[in-house]
Amino acid sequence: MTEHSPQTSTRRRIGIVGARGHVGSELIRLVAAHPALDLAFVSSRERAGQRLDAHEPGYSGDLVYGSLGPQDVAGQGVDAVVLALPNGKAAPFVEAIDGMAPGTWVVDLSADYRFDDRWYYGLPELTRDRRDARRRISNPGCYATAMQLAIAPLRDALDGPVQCFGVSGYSGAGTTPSDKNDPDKLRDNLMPYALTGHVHEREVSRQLGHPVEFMPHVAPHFRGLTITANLHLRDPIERSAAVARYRGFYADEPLVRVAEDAPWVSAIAGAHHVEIGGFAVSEDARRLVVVATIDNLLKGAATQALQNLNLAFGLDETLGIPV
Ligand SMILES: NC(=O)C1=CN([C@@H]2O[C@H](COP(=O)(O)OP(=O)(O)OC[C@H]3O[C@@H](n4cnc5c(N)ncnc54)[C@H](OP(=O)(O)O)[C@@H]3O)[C@@H](O)[C@H]2O)C=CC1
Ligand SMILES: CC(=O)N[C@@H](CCC(=O)OP(=O)(O)O)C(=O)O
Repeated sequence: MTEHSPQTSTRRRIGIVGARGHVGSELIRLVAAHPALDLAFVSSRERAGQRLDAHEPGYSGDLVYGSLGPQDVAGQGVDAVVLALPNGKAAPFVEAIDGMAPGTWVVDLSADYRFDDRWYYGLPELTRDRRDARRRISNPGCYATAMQLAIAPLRDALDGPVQCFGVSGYSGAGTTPSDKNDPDKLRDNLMPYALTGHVHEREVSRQLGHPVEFMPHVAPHFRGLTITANLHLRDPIERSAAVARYRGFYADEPLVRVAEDAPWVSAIAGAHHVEIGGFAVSEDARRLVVVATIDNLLKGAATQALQNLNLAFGLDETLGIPV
């Protein structure tokens, strides 16, 4: 892509709220290196007044973090606002933007609008065909992205609920101190939590229109998560047919890779794609186990937000994403 190509000739201005957080930080790096996007503002209460380049080596401009409230954010005149705030904090920002700048695109990283049909649910590989005039984009959860991509190719062949065992690095728990991001409590440990009713269980079940039972855990590593999905099938399937089905389903998807072997979570940190593999078949061939790994901060959050921004602006979906 050259500097003067039609795609990049109109530069778009992006503001990020929650810019100190794990996801905000990843998105800053991606936007800073993007050929058609400019960072217009970054907001963090804790870092207000500090230069962005002091915290983000990938950024070389003069931006300084601000502490912007909802009205300030809505008044910035940007093309898109990305909300990278903890769950439950988006509404005042969305209300201010709806009132003052309704034409501004909003990408919300939290779970706050994932069950709201006024918002487009942006998991491009599965939902890009459902895009329409809505300028409100709800970015899927990290585990929820991996689970949906691991199940979707066999969605129509399922018999009964799917069980998913998940293990995440502790960056998934954000920066607000809790047991789930406490290195002492996590040392040599695997911490189960929300073993029924996790928001991503509801999110995936709703999106796939099929019950999914999800059992999450958090582990001592920083980033990357793995899902082991147990799929009960109506009809027997051969391993080679299962692999072929997944390969066909994702043949044109640069951010989904299908492999024969079960992927390891240690290999996905820093990568922008989801890796799906394993394909173990039971003796009666009516149970298939697949494993999916994803970097929770990238394809599980920031990379997916960038796919959604690219689509919103009519750019190539993977522009600015190293694939
Ligand atoms: N971590 C992950 O793997 C994933 C996270 N997500 C979602 O993305 C969002 C961000 O996650 P993550 O980066 O991990 O979170 P962090 O806890 O790392 O960062 C949250 C950011 O929001 C700011 N913030 C917190 N409360 C408020 C508030 N009331 N008003 C304004 N700013 C506030 C924080 O503080 P300050 O203002 O001081 O900078 C910080 O900048 C969450 O909704 C999370 O669920 C989605 C997928 C994966
Ligand atoms: C390890 C850990 O705690 N992970 C987070 C998931 C992060 C994420 O995707 O969260 P949202 O759905 O809130 O956006 C959790 O289970 O809540």
